[in-house]
Amino acid sequence: MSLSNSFKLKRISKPQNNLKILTIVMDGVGFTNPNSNITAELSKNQGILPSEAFSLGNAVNAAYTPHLNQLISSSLFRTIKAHGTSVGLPTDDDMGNSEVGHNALGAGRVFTQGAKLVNTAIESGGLFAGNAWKCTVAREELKNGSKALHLCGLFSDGNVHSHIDHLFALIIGAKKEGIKKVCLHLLLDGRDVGPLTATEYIEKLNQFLNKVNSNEFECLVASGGGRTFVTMDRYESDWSIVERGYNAHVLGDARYFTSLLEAVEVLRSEKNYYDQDLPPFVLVKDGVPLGVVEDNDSFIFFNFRGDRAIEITRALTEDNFTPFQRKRFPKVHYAGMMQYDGDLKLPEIFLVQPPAIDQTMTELLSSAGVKQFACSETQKYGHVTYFWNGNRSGKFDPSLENYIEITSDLFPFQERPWMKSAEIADVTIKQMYENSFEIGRINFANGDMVGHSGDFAAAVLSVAAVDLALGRIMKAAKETNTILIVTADHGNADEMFELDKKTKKVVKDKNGVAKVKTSHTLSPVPFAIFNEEALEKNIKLKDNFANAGLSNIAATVLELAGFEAPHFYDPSLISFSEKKN
Ligand SMILES: O=C(O)[C@H](O)COP(=O)(O)O
Ligand SMILES: [Mn+2]
Ligand SMILES: [Mn+2]
Repeated sequence: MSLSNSFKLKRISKPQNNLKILTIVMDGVGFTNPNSNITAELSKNQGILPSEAFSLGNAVNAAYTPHLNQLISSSLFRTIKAHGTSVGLPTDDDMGNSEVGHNALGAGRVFTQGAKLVNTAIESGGLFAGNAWKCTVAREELKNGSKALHLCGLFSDGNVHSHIDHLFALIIGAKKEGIKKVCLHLLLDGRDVGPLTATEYIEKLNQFLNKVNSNEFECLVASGGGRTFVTMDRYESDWSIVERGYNAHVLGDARYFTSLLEAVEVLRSEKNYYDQDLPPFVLVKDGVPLGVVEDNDSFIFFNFRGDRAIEITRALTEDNFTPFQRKRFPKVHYAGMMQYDGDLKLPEIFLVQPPAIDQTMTELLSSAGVKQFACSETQKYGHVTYFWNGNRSGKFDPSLENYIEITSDLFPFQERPWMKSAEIADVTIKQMYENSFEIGRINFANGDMVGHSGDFAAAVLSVAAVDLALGRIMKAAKETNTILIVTADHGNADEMFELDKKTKKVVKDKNGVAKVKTSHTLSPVPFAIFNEEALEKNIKLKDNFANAGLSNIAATVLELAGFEAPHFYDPSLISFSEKKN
């Protein structure tokens, strides 16, 4: 990708010998107020899994984490905000997520994010006035009923990848346009919302469809499946996920049902699955699929977030496509809710302009000739590259940016909660000893990926595995002149059960069983600086900075490395003073 060259980083102190700054993102490891009752109760139980700790559901506090505890007890520890408006989401009721978190970390300031941009485009009517809408929806073949419009995406109000209100707005817009047939291909969530909530959204949808459907306009559900098993793969972890979705949505090739509710209820009961894991299905009438995709149909993928939208977009638009065999490849008029990759221009046609994230830390460092390092396992690899660099998959200067991906397991992560934490630590420590970078960032996926499974015991192990890796990197930091910034992009493992908003007690069902939570949390995240002794100056955390968030980290990294932080970045979290001899 090209450098915009509009701003030049300035070094204000000469580079210290082999000084390195490494940011460690413990994905999904939120940190609740140590003075809250929950944590106080749990702290009595550190290192064990008594029923009380279990019943409170905080896998971060219940895990044995001596290294994280060491950081927490330092004067260079605080918590920072990672959710809601502090990361560009519509309201403070929106939990944080990897996209907005890593965007803020990499860009040093907050951009209004997809969720809000789509809301605005719908409210202003801009979405329905643009060229993308015209060439995808306002088409004669759709108006005369010879072709159909397909809407595919994540079916919930999680507001991480999509929102059901956006889907409803598109359907109403299509009806107003005078088109005749809309087919829905719905990916059940249970990951950004409660694990068994699909039926609530189905009820909402049915009420909505009862109102909008008429003799002139038909909107129906054609296919679907659980989002982790169907369509929404990311970073090319497992193309078979996308293939299953393609076969169901496009070809009508998956198990048949006669209604969405029947599909969900039967599939749930057969495997005891949460919604996110349900197999693909196709809805039929008299044994015939209701909405296969044909040449010249229109197809909108209505997720605004890109990571899990890119592969299905490629499958539906790429002529020379090799990841799996498409038995039939209809030529459709395709649009994304947004453009998902600014470097690849994917897709070419999109309904809402994505946030214009520019002058990221990587770009500024590359134009200043600084060597950088990024590493994670497949599941989060794009987080420290694509999201970090403002939703761009390329590099600014390949000779300066060393990106290493460790291939993730394909097992359910709750069965391997250590994931690739040891391998990420191995690679990172090697780079530290080789002084191969000046500024680096890595991501440990465990707290998040295992947190999403809803398995408390596995989540406790996942956080302990991250702590083990952290301890090894802390030791290497001491020996390699590396300063660590340890943080997280949002919470997840810190609340494995649903908590009552007022009492903060675990919500239980009528049998006294705690209600599992698979989604992210609203918790703040840890922020710690380790090995500040490597610096020639003293540092301390700024006082009176209650509202600090993830976007304040980039300026902190740059200042630690001896640069003047750009005036347009959010301020750093630290102040410097001379060392006394
Ligand atoms: O895509 C996912 O796995 C979840 O919707 C959000 O998790 P992430 O923001 O941590 O990737
Ligand atoms: Mn994350
Ligand atoms: Mn997550």
